[in-house]
Amino acid sequence: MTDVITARNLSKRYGSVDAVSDVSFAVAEGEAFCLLGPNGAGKSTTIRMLATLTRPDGGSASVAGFDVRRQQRSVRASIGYVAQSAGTDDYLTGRENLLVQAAAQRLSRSKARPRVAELLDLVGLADAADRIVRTYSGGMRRRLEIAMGIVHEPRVLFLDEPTTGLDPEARATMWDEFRRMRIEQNLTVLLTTHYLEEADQLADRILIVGRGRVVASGTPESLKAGLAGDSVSVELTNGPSAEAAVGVLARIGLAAVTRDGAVLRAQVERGSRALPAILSVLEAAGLRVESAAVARPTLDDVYLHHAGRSFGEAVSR
Ligand SMILES: Nc1ncnc2c1ncn2[C@@H]1O[C@H](COP(=O)(O)OP(=O)(O)OP(=O)(O)O)[C@@H](O)[C@H]1O
Repeated sequence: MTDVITARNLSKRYGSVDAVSDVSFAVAEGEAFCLLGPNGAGKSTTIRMLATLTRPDGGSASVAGFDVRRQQRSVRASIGYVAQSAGTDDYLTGRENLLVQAAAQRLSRSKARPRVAELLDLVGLADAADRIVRTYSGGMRRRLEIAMGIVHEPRVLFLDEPTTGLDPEARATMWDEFRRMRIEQNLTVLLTTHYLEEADQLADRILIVGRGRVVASGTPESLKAGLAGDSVSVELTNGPSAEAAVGVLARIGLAAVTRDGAVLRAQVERGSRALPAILSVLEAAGLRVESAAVARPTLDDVYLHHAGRSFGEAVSR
């Protein structure tokens, strides 16, 4: 399979901040590839370098066979780029916004009308097509922005945090539209997100980034399978006692215990076997447990394992 996007040792520095350091990856034709990481991880900077909007300080990259430094115009003609806050005209209808975008992309009028109708259908906005955008919900706006990004039938679509700020229902609708769009438009997609669930749902492969560097990469399944055993979490009735609990658990051989407020988490070989022992040792130490759970590892555990802190901690940093 041909690679449509390649990045080799991409780097970008802002003052003393290494926004992106030595990031390398390749995305195959038709793949949905996700850059997953907390705020400030370097996701937007990476996508902006690939979209020719920011010049790399080091490394190289190509998109659709064109070099992002030397063939910017050809790269731009091959991509759709939907930024975190892409622009729609609030006082035009959805259809009019798309027609304006089609004109900007130099589509002839005879091609623009049917293409716009097709896109409105594709992103589930056919019924709202002739309402002004000011009356749209956040999710409808975002879907319109995505339709605007692909009006010229690009080979590659860059989506920077497509569902940030949307409520869970709108996010789920967006995921459905996204899947349909990929299949119908045969797109290669590079998306960024800080939602673990979104990466899990949408991506064929994931690159986990933190502080500008690659933390781990693989399919969602392989990343999770890379962590043997189960994830056990225990919530204590009061937060400060969690610190003491880490020491207590060390005594029964649980070394890599992490703490997030009153919640402790650990990777164990068999959750069902480890949990009773964990509960009894905590009880013996006078620490009261509010709730406990055993689960298969999630992408959060993958992040924790590789980055040494929980995704939640990193996002709210
Ligand atoms: N134009 C800029 N000038 C100075 N620093 C910048 C600039 N753009 C990004 N940075 C810094 O580079 C780092 C990476 O930022 P970037 O926006 O790429 O991260 P991100 O993973 O996309 O985060 P978010 O999810 O918040 O958008 C951050 O520390 C940020 O403050």
